[in-house]
Amino acid sequence: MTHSETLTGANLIAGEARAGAGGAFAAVDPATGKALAPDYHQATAEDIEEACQLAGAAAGHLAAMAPEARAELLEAIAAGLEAIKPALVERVMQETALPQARVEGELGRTCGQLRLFAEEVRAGHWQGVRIDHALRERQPLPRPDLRQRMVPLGPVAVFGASNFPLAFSVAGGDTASALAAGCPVIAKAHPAHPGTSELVGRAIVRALARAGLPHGCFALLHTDHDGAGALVENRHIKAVGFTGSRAGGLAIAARAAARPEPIPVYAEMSSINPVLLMAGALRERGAEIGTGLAGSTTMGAGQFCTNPGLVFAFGDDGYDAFRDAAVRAIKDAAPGTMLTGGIADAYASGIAALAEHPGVSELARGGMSECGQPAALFETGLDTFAGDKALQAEVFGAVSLIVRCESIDRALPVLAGLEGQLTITLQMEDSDIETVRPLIPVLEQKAGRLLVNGFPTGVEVCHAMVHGGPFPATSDGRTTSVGSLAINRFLRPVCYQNFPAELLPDALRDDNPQGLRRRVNGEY
Ligand SMILES: NC(=O)C1=CN([C@@H]2O[C@H](COP(=O)(O)OP(=O)(O)OC[C@H]3O[C@@H](n4cnc5c(N)ncnc54)[C@H](O)[C@@H]3O)[C@@H](O)[C@H]2O)C=CC1
Ligand SMILES: O=C(O)CCC(=O)C(=O)O
Repeated sequence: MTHSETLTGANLIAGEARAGAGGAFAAVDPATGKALAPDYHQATAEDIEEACQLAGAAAGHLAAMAPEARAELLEAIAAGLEAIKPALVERVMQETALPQARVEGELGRTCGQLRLFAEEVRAGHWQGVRIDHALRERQPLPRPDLRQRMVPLGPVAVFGASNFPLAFSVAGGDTASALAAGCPVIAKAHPAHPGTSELVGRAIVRALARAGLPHGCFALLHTDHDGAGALVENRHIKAVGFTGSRAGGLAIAARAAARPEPIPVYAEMSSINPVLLMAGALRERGAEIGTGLAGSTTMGAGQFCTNPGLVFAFGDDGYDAFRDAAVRAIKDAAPGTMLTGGIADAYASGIAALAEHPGVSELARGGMSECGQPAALFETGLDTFAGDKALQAEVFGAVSLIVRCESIDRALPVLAGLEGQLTITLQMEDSDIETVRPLIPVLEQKAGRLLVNGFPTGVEVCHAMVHGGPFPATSDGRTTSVGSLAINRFLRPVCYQNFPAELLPDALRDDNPQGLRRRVNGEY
């Protein structure tokens, strides 16, 4: 690492490194089990309060910034991350055991995401302008002049995810969309990658300083659960973005809901991403689907919330070819070094529970090593699956459970009883279209993204993406954490009634200086 990228182990508050007087901890290299220097010191209650107060004070400044300046800030953060690429990629690999190509790809995605939000801020559609001109002669009552636009919620607490140390962490999608909306961000670093978090956090601090923005626009905190709870409960925090476990997300949502002033929590938590193998697809492409499924299941040691953990197979014709191909690929899969010891232990107990389940058969297990977990494939029948809710629990890692189904009619109530999901995938041929048609209204109620003839891993960052879904996939299925629509999570509408022209925000002025597409008297 070059001198400027030497890690300090500090929190970032008020634009500077603050050593932190709380408990010490260190990152662990998952590939060796050895601690990585330096030690990190958790923020104290006073540190958290100071970061939140500064964020509260900076909120007005960020909200009032011209869209162009906010867009340039997002672009400067992306450029700042690219400028430290070698040191950043090296540290991510040490802290996560993720391979170089994946880390570099994730860095590209992170920077692309920041730039997408910069374009979004410039385009201005997020302001959602609606104008209803006054109808002064209307009978029996006149209508006043009414103008609506979206404004930022205020400071957002962002919890970085362990499985995406860049794209879902300190400068990830939640931070990009919150800053794009005009909200200061306090990032709670994931304890598995504090060094990565520090490097990224410092790049954000530098970009803010160059733009002459208040230090309170961003802070990075290392905290334990109590500190994280105090952050969520702080009166200056107005929303939370989270990616992680169901237990963690629910704990944070409960603390946010119990505040004197409850706030929204956008928590992405657990999903097993069902894949439906329709009869025509099994018959035509059984072996190909088996290999493809195993590739998606084992990618990145299965550490994706979009991992296909559950498969419903309809039809016998082609099933053996599907199963044999999947079994071969799973047996050949190299052991996966998981992100943390805790995640590896949770995976090991998850597959042990499946292996011991009396109604479940183990079809295949992949290679194992001292620090690498095996991929695994299991099979069960519809009645067993329907009779045991535990079989719907997310096992985070490279495992899939296949449920054999005799008929759509029998499976339909089981599909209707599934928990909410990020994705549901259909493997189908033209011959399956009429069978699939009545399923669509059921599947729409269950997931944020429905796919045909692909696999759910790999989320495109674009305008039409939905990375969300009904509980427990997320705590709020009305929105997405990936793609430009994510900005809406951190905005709320304000209506300006009978405002003098001199006081109207630019977006609402009659001369439309930002050139926005606006809904005026109901028409675009
Ligand atoms: N579905 C998904 O996208 C993901 C699921 N997971 C699941 O989570 C398990 C643990 O992985 P982690 O990434 O460590 O997730 P986690 O939910 O334990 O931690 C995520 C973040 O929330 C904080 N946190 C957790 N519980 C909290 C509480 N009660 N109060 C305040 N803060 C709290 C942690 O310190 C961390 O910063 C995995 O084994 C896996 O099952 C993990 C990553 C992604
Ligand atoms: O972006 C992806 O490919 C998967 C996202 C994911 O795994 C997550 O949100 O934790």
